[in-house]
Amino acid sequence: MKEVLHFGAGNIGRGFIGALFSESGYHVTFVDIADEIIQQLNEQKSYQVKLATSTQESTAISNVSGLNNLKQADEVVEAITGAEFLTTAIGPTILPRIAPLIARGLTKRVEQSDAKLYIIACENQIGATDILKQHIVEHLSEDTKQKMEGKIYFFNSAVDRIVPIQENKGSLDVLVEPYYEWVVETTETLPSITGMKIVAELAPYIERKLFTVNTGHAVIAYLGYLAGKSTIDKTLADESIETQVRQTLNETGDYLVHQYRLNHEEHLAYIQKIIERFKNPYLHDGVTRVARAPIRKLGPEDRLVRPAVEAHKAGLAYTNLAKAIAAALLFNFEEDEEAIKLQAMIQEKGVATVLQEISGLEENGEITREVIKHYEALKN
Ligand SMILES: NC(=O)C1=CN([C@@H]2O[C@H](COP(=O)(O)OP(=O)(O)OC[C@H]3O[C@@H](n4cnc5c(N)ncnc54)[C@H](O)[C@@H]3O)[C@@H](O)[C@H]2O)C=CC1
Ligand SMILES: O=P(O)(O)OC[C@H]1O[C@](O)(CO)[C@@H](O)[C@@H]1O
Repeated sequence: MKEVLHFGAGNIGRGFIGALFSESGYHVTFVDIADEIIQQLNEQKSYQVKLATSTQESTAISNVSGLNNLKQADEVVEAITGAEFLTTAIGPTILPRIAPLIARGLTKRVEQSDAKLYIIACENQIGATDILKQHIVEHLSEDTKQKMEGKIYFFNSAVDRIVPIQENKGSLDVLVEPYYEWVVETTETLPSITGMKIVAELAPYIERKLFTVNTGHAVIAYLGYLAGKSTIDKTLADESIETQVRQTLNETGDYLVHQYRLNHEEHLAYIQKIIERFKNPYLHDGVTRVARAPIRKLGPEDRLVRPAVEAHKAGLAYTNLAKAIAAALLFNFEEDEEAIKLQAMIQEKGVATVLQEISGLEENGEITREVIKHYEALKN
């Protein structure tokens, strides 16, 4: 049986990418540091993916097992030598931590096999696989790098499926929204994987997704948090917030239409479809999950700052994006490490310096001034 090694047995790992490979006839070995999940995968060898609908249709996902990369590094290396795909869904900031082990696996693999291995990071981050590759390459000899030519491939991808934090502690089953899209950038001919869409140029896909799904979600989450709401659907029930989301997505939409020559009407229909997905009442998707890691989300290439910068450069409106950035700066959820760090930074240095440090925005630039205007208004 063909093998895929997937790093991150969490929501997207089990509920999306691992499930698609299993449905495509692969054995999926999940790699994770969460011992309980790994043990359960090895005992049960299957789990259910349930759709967030009124009837909760479910699919059994079988041919799965697990390895703990902290305790079973040698087994992970061995598994890399025999896999056809290596995928990740662990969070962009974790990629450097798994790179040394993947490098060990690749070093061994190219000595004993000419078979092709496709590596795809499935994270909410532009160029996530390129980032992973850079970290892996730091741990490779020149000889291994040469031997990888024509055998080891790295493809960027965009992943879109809302998988909330699961409310079934102790179970491997995963509740997911029915919709999904997985787009992989390559001109190679790949083995056929259910649900994997191949494109020659990913930029329009990942930017359209990141600056619509993730920007919209972030606006709801940060405004919802400030309004004391618990979930995304409950926040969107507030008409003023729904209006704010639409206005923000019109700004990112104007940039996307301008940049990628998208059809304006079709893009408006895409925005509408995304907003309907956010309203799913069966997901119970918490605002603090979607708002998580605000420093990452305020990064220069991420869902709020990049579209604002690009809109500014193109002479387009960005005031609603500036408001979303301001709301993110006010996310002071005490169970989120990055939120705590962000608040401490703001207290110590002030908003303008923080925006320069984490978002790459000029301290006295127009965008920063616009953000500060909204920040002061929201704070009061
Ligand atoms: N949940 C969602 O709806 C979506 C998430 N994404 C992206 O997918 C990625 C994963 O997100 P989720 O599945 O929601 O997160 P998650 O927290 O459910 O899963 C992450 C998994 O990675 C594991 N992990 C952490 N550090 C590790 C390490 N050093 N080695 C091995 N495993 C490690 C964790 O134990 C956890 O099981 C993120 O980049 C996220 O932005 C993308 C689209 C949708
Ligand atoms: O997973 P991240 O990057 O922390 O952000 C949460 C976002 O990602 C998703 O999990 C899926 O795209 C969305 O639910 C949300 O927009």
